[in-house]
Amino acid sequence: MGAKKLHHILFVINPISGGIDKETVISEIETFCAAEGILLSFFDTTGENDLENLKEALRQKDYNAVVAVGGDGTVHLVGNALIHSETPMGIIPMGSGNGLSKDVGIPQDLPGALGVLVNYTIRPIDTLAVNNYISVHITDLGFNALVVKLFSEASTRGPGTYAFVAMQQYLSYECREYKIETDNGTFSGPAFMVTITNANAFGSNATINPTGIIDDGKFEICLIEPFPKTAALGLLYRLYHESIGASDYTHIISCREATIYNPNQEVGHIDGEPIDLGERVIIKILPKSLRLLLPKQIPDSSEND
Ligand SMILES: Nc1ncnc2c1ncn2[C@@H]1O[C@H](COP(=O)(O)OP(=O)(O)OP(=O)(O)O)[C@@H](O)[C@H]1O
Repeated sequence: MGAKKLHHILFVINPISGGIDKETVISEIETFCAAEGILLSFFDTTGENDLENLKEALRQKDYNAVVAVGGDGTVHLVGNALIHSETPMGIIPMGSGNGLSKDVGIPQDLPGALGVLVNYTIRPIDTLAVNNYISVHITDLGFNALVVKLFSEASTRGPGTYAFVAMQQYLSYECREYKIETDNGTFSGPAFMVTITNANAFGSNATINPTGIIDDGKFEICLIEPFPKTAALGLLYRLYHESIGASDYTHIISCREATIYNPNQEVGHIDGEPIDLGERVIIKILPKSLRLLLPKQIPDSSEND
């Protein structure tokens, strides 16, 4: 049986994401929707009060789907607006990294991503409550979060800038102390980075959580412990060959809830947005709390409308 038609879609456009001009993208979306007989509306992000404004727009009108046209920050915004609702989220990847869309198999090209809107399956995924925030993909404390923060303040974007900032910080980075309590184990000691996710990989394709399943009711805390400089290349190799879990310097805890004590108030990020998470970070899984529009051929436990 075919998927039920999405009659009216709201496209949330981030005009600056990925450094991509959205004019052509918008006109391709318009052409596609006209050809498919889909009514469309747009919501442009401004970078100010976007979540409140988007929630208000969703209160004003019912849409069959809301599609994030941007990077992970835009996906985070739309995901937060739709959490626990019946309305599914689509993604047209237009950021620098596009982590969640890659993790769930959404085509990275515009025609492919648009095609999902007419040939879809709906898969409810787990998300995470992190203190007062919702994380739809990856939250970090430590080295990577520091790089994300400095990258967000840099005057240029793109993978080159990210790599440059990472290399600069790596040479002087001092691991911080953490204490972690979960329903499935504890950890205490220094760590280079602490990644909290139920997905698999960063937008850079570095697989930090190779065995994570996005809808199994659990999330993972992936720790990279202090390592000698001579081990750095090996760790990098493992990140890009889905074998980080086998490293002597990693520790992965799979759990449903956790408290991370972060006495140095090391910087964090949620879905690529730098954030101060304070000295105590409380994390809980929110099972099947966000419905995603995915390409129909992916075999999973999904449902068709
Ligand atoms: N009109 C705007 N002007 C300036 N900043 C904006 C505007 N709209 C959204 N933003 C900011 O854009 C950021 C989100 O960008 P997004 O993550 O989608 O793209 P990206 O950073 O290029 O991609 P990725 O996260 O995949 O690397 C948020 O910090 C948000 O506040």
